[in-house]
Amino acid sequence: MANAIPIIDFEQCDLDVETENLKQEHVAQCGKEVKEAFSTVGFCYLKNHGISQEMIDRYMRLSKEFFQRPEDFKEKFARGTALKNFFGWIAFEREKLNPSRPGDLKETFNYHIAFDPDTWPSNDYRDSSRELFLTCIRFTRRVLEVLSVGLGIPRELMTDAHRYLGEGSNPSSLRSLYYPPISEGAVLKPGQIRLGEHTDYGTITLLFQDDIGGLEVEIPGQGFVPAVPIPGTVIVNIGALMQRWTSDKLIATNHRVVVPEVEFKKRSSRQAVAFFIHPDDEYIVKCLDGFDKYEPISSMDYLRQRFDATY
Ligand SMILES: O=C(O)CCC(=O)C(=O)O
Ligand SMILES: [Fe+2]
Repeated sequence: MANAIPIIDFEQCDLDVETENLKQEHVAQCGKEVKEAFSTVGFCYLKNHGISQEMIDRYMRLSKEFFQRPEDFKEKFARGTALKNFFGWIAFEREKLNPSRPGDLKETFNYHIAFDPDTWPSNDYRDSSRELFLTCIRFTRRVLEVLSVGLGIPRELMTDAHRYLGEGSNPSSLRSLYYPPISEGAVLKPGQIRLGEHTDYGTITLLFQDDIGGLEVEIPGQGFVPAVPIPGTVIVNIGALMQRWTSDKLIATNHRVVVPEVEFKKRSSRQAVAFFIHPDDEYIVKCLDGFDKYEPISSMDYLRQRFDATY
């Protein structure tokens, strides 16, 4: 089926348009389209977003250089397991996003600009991580503003809840994902896939993927459908806390990454970059419609609950 996941043209609201120059009618139009996508599918592609493709490509290239280093080098950058541990490497098969499956066939590298260490795998990787993180923050603000208008709530409500993006009191962070090639003789464990089924925890996620494919999204009534790579787009999806905030009006859809059937894709590595967005730690997420279908909860407590259930 063609385009089960909507592709929305964001040009009139892209990053090159300064906030003060945004036209109300354009924000309203983009807002309407993203709200529709997020309430039916929970995912959309945004094209003409204004984030430099070169910046994304450079970050992916430098990430890949790291992932291809020997284990003992990567081990020096291993991430701790505490809740507020935002920096570093997580090894192959270490995480299972769906706990009923074997370990995911992936490695990741995580980053938060407020917890920037002295030692990096390379200075270029550091600079590129910083640059992309800051750009993702700007784009996040734009998406939240447009979405607020789409939802018919005050335009600043959601950006105010994410006021401290990039500071220590907001846990939004960047993750580089690397899915190594699956070699011909490799024996996978039963049920093992590149990334198990899950919903994201936070409010929204920005996702950039390379051209290999394998991401699938579980659309209500349609089962898992491929989110095929579309060059020049960013995928935006709803997380569980946004679903709660909107009393289930916007939906956090299950998604996963499967092993491609096409031989050469299986033998290729795959890369993706996710920017996971959460409100500020102390922000109280209370159902926007005022009916308290779910109890108010702070962003931090919600994250802690989900974290404890996973680790
Ligand atoms: O690799 C991908 O395309 C998806 C990554 C993802 O869903 C996640 O890290 O939460
Ligand atoms: Fe995800």
